Amino acid sequence: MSNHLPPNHPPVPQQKIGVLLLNLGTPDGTDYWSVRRYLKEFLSDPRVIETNKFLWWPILNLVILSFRPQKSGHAYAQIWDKEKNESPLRVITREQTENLAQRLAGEDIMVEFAMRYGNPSTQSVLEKMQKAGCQKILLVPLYPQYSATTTATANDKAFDALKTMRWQPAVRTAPAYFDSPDYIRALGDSIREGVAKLDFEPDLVITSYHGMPVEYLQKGDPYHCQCFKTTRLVREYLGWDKDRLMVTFQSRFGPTEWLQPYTDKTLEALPGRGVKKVAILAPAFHADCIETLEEIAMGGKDTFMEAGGEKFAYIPCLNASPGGMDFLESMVRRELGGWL
Ligand SMILES: C=CC1=C(C)c2cc3[nH]c(cc4nc(cc5[nH]c(cc1n2)c(C)c5CCC(=O)O)C(CCC(=O)O)=C4C)c(C)c3C=C
Ligand SMILES: [Fe+2]
Ligand SMILES: [Fe+2]
Repeated sequence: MSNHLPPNHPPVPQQKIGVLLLNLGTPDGTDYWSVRRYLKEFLSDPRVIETNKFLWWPILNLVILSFRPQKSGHAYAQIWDKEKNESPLRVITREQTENLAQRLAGEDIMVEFAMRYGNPSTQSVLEKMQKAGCQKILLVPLYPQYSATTTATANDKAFDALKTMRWQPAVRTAPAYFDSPDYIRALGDSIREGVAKLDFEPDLVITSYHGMPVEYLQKGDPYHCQCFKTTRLVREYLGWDKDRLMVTFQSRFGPTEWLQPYTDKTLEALPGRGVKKVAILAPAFHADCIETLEEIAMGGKDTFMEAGGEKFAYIPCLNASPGGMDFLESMVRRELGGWL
């Protein structure tokens, strides 16, 4: 194309396909201002907090942002990757991106990641990809179960960026993969291997999903049903009895009712019912983060042991494990069908 360009013609990059992995986001540091900046952006998103904005503004700015950044900053400090000086969520999302890029090398595909809140921002990465010649981009929200609070807002943010572009790439969005057989296989294998590595036989394995207000389910968010379906399919894949795998919901925020049963209340009650050895995993997360490493692996363990539990183990998310990456590669190749 370039040998026909008239003088002063802007450069035209070589055409490529782009794959953009989208995750939630995380603070840049554990200090008050870094966490505050992140929480402010996150909790100002009307897809996440549906409370009337005039009521929510003083609650967020005068109450939550005065206290929560310090509390959350302390929690982030306990799980921070000190070597890379970065939050685990970003370290792992980058590893997934680099691993996927290697797997797709030779196909002229640019693989990047971006965050809905914080850095690298969705706008900046999409601009970089567009300038590099990506005229077809697959958006991959890294949430197995669809929710308006995660998947939809990640896509919204990407569409906001596209609105600002003169030469807008064609985009596709990858669907949620809660019931995809290759995802169920990767998750089931990670549970089987995670349990086999333990020095005890768990009485119960808990699949603890991130919670959300019950009101969002009542308004039509399919997340609740998709969580239950993931657990049912994985139990069928493993060939386990119904009472060996349980669903709970974690990370409750604010005073309203959230999806139940709550993970913390369940962990508190189980030893009293004779369930003293548990393994737990968090299938709503494709990468480990504060909600899994601090809230469940640390806080959940304390809750369970203090209530009389004897053995507790946390099984990590798929992260950049070979099984997790095999799934991600096959899903991306499938969603790129017709473009490659
Ligand atoms: C306030 C309401 C929240 C809803 C609804 C919600 C849904 C939701 N979130 C995830 C995944 C993640 N959440 C993470 C952190 C996090 N979540 C909330 C609140 C809601 N989430 C807060 C306030 C925070 C910040 C941490 C804190 O202060 O406690 C993260 C981890 C980010 C990290 O930096 O490690 C993820 C991932 C899902 C899947 C979900 C949907 C149902
Ligand atoms: Fe969350
Ligand atoms: Fe449901």
